[in-house]
Amino acid sequence: MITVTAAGLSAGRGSETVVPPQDFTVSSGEALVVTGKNGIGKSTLLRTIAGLLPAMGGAISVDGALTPEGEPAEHVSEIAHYLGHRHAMKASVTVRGNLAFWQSFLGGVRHTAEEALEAVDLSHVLDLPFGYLSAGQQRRAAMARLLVVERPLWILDEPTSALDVHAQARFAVLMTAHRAKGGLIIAATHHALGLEDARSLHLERDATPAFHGFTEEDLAAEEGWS
Ligand SMILES: Nc1ncnc2c1ncn2[C@@H]1O[C@H](COP(=O)(O)OP(=O)(O)OP(=O)(O)O)[C@@H](O)[C@H]1O
Repeated sequence: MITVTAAGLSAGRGSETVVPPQDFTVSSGEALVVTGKNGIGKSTLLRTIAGLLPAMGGAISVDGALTPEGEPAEHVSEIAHYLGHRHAMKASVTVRGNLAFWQSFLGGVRHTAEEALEAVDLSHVLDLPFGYLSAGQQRRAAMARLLVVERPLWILDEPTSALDVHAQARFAVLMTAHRAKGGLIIAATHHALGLEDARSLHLERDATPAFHGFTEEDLAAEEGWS
């Protein structure tokens, strides 16, 4: 059982604290959905969880996970995929070449680029430069990054932006399968992601943070998901 724990974790930019102290845990098979208005600090918090920004206070820790080298993981960054607003793929390099880079950079258990692109319904673009893809195709190719290397924690910042309804549903299936294998998901979103039984962390300005605020079901009702 892997558990990621935030204890009084606050996040910010430069010297300014944007997100006040947060406490939450996410364990194997669970998902945490971070919601809140534009500019409230969802991306800032996710980048801090991923280790891309220093915490302004408190700590984020991981228990029960192994690094790709088989050592006990001490940092979230050792066990996580981070999918941010930017795709982290080079425009002039083929999709296959980009995925090969991430396989060698991250290491660990790998799967073929062909299998990963099939899973996101994008097999036909494998040998095209990433920059030739449409916005939605680029997003799906970036999602294939989650599949070419196994990492237990997926940190996802608005993962379904630019995706059509079919691709959103397909990604929901991939997230469900990841959780069923014991994976963990922390996602920021303005839209329902199709995550069942997800817990919610709703960020608010100048207020006590409301863990278990909106649920995925509330978002689904707004969006017409069924
Ligand atoms: N690179 C940066 N440097 C300085 N400040 C930043 C940077 N990126 C974001 N901020 C500031 O941090 C605050 C939180 O931004 P953040 O992107 O985390 O919000 P968000 O909740 O993810 O917003 P959205 O829903 O619009 O994506 C904002 O006030 C923003 O101006």
